[in-house]
Amino acid sequence: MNDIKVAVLGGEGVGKSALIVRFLTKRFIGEYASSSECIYRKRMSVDGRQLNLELYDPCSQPCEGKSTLNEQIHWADGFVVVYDISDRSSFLAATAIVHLIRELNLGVAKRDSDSVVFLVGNKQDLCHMREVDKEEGQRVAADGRCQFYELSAAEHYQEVALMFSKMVRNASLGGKAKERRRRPSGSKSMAKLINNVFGKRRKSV
Ligand SMILES: Nc1nc2c(ncn2[C@@H]2O[C@H](COP(=O)(O)OP(=O)(O)OP(=O)(O)O)[C@@H](O)[C@H]2O)c(=O)[nH]1
Repeated sequence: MNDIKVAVLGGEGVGKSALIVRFLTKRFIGEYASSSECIYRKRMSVDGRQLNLELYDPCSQPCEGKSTLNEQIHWADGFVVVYDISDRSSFLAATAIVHLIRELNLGVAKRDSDSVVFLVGNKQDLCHMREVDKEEGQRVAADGRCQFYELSAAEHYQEVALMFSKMVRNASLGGKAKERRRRPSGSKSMAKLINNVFGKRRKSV
């Protein structure tokens, strides 16, 4: 399988775009403008194999042609489910998404599905405002058979890159051999990404 599709899911403002942009550009963009869901493409070499990575970044705002969570889950080979450690409601949302992924992927062999769902507690730099203990995240990850990470898109490039690289490797080994389904939305080029980064709309933190 040369095409790897990874969906980055989670509640509003948890840092999904920040994590993706950090991985793709090495930069932390504090305010990222995006008013529609999109797919970023990256060609990667993993264990000497060339892979085409597609990273899906949903949009939390209502927008035209918006795909449903079910469609996003059916589309992807791997999932990065993000919450903000300083926002308990985002943790509850992430927990519900993990459960839904598990429900919809019931038919997938356990060993294949174990390694392609990551639960990520983002904004670790805000630990002075922490509302979700690391142990709680670890517990939900263990229950949902996910790998667990706590990191900061703002401060940790290496950790973010390692996390995505590991996801791509696991998804490429998973052999899930899904029939290819309709994309949840249009794709976005690096040029569009750069445009979003520099033509940014102000968002409050
Ligand atoms: N302190 C801190 N802020 C972060 C971090 N990651 C993202 N943010 C901030 O959180 C806010 C939301 O980040 P986004 O990347 O837009 O989050 P999102 O999940 O893509 O947001 P929506 O698409 O609107 O749901 C922005 O103000 C970011 O600067 C982080 O690791 N630490």
